[in-house]
Amino acid sequence: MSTAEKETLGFQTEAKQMLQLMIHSMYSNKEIFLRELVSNASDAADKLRYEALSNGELYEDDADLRVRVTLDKENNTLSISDNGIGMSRDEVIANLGTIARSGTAEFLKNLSGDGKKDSQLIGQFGVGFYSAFIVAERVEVFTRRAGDAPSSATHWESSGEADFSVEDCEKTDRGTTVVLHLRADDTEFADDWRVRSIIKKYSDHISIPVQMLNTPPEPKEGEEKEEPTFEAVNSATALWTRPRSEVTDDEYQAFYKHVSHDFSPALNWSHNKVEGKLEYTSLLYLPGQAPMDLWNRDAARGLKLYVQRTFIMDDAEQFLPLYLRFVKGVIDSNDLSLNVSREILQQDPAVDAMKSAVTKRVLDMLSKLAKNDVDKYQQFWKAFGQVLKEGPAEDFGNKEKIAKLLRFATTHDNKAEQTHSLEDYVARMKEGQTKIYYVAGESHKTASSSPHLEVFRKKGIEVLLLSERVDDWLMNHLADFDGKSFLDVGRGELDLGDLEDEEEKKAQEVLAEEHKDLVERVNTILTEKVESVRVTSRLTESPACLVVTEDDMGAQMRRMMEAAGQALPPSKPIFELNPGHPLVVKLDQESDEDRFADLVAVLFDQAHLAEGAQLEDPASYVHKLNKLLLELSA
Ligand SMILES: Nc1ncnc2c1ncn2[C@@H]1O[C@H](COP(=O)(O)OP(=O)(O)OP(=O)(O)O)[C@@H](O)[C@H]1O
Repeated sequence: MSTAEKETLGFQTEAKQMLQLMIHSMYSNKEIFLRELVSNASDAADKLRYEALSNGELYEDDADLRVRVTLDKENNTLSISDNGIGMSRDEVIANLGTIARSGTAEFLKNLSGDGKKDSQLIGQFGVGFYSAFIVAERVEVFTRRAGDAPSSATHWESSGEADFSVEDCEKTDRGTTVVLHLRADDTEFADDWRVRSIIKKYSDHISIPVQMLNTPPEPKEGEEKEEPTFEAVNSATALWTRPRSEVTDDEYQAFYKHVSHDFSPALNWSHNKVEGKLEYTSLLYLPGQAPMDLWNRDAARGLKLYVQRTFIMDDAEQFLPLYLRFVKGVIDSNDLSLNVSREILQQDPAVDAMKSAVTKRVLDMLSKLAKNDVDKYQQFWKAFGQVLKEGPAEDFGNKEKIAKLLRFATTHDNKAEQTHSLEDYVARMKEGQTKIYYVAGESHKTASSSPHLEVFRKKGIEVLLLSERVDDWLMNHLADFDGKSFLDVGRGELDLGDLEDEEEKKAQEVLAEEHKDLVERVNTILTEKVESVRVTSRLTESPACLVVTEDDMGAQMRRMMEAAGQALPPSKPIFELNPGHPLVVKLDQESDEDRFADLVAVLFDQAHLAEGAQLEDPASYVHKLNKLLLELSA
């Protein structure tokens, strides 16, 4: 088949779903289609400028890049034309027939069918080209790739249902024109005043002119009528090159939407021009919500890189550490070469210097937000806290700074929300307390009901409640804060330092001595399964608990590694008994060795259950427990 023939192709399933969704959930915010299409046109101009660095002929004697919006009230159309890079026929099919973004299927699964909620979600995903169908019943695209012959342009057309058509066409000027045939309800978008105000609102920051035809004054008598000419509607200076004091919050937010494709507003931003040894401008944004693909390590991240205002690449990840991958924005360098590639970026020491400066800026921005706007910071923490927790392991140099930004759930209020800073914790420490205590569990519920907390509750000592997978990892790398080391209360000997007085220590020794025989008997039964057995003062309500030995990895870390398919040698815990508990007293008095063994096995299994662990042999536990219950009632 010759490509000149018209072909009709079906949209990829995901694209079809996205189109339907767009049409049915964006009715309350229709005007954003213009922002999306102007944004694409401006990206196309950026790409041309970049490719033309190595091939000036691509300009075809037309180097004044611009976007033109024209209206035709009679035919009810709105057209957006750019003289950017354009698309070949294959590119048209790939770009305007499918959605190649990672996480698309995942995204579509999350939809509820409730228009309002779904429109929020689409916003998070990025609406893009298909938003044209919010206001258009039919869309045509005429496009020619820069450098291709005028005869090999492409005409794409669709009514946004199941399919689209493509055919070859003639196009003298390079670039893309998108023609929207407006729906009967949406004729307002053929109105000059309305469209101008939308461009001002959303696209003022676009760095190339967005032009519309002006209306020449009525000719005086005897004068000829002037022809309308194109004039810029936006201010057409790259926003980040303007002084901070001259950019309004609305303009910053509009630009954020352009760089991030996020629908909801940014939480905060930091805009800096750096002069001196290195010269660059950075504009960094904190998003208000996590993107769909935050946990996909291959997902796009990084900043938009410009060199002397020429667009170089999207997603330049070399300027940010991984734990700040949520940051969006722009970096414009005066020092890098226009020919810079990803490979060169990886080796350039100037890039490292910029990376550490940008990292510092982001951490400062977060500190300020935490101090000045607790609610917003909490919103940030909810969305990105788990990512920031990777920081101390990745960026040792900024460990202190990151530690101050962390938020935890604690026994102070037992709430699951992570709202307490380490500084808060330290301020509330008891006299004589030198450690920061924490307990880790599979969930907040398991952590907060851990038997290890009993003595701490009794003494009124606060403990951090950790329940996220990354927490063990975090604690291993944090080591200390403000000169106080972290201590896992489920590991090793109970160490209360000066929080325990001499009398208590003595009483503890006496107890150990008194229960030597019991400990020995229990040890004989569990010898294969435990490292050791001992009596403890850390329990007040539970009869027994498990403790990880000093050099073993935590239970959470173990579960994480096992989930990742790592084979680990079995770990043997220490089994601790509460000598004051009636069950343990009873155990001590038990002379029937079989029943003694059953009771020990039940206590041992219960200690596992209290940690949220799975039993190796649940049936045996149930069997033994039932037997004991029957004996009790006999
Ligand atoms: N005016 C244009 N000129 C050249 N290529 C374009 C133009 N408009 C769209 N494209 C191409 O089509 C692709 C898809 O556009 P679309 O707007 O749907 O997604 P996007 O811009 O990649 O991301 P987002 O959905 O977040 O806006 C673009 O990546 C680009 O390659």
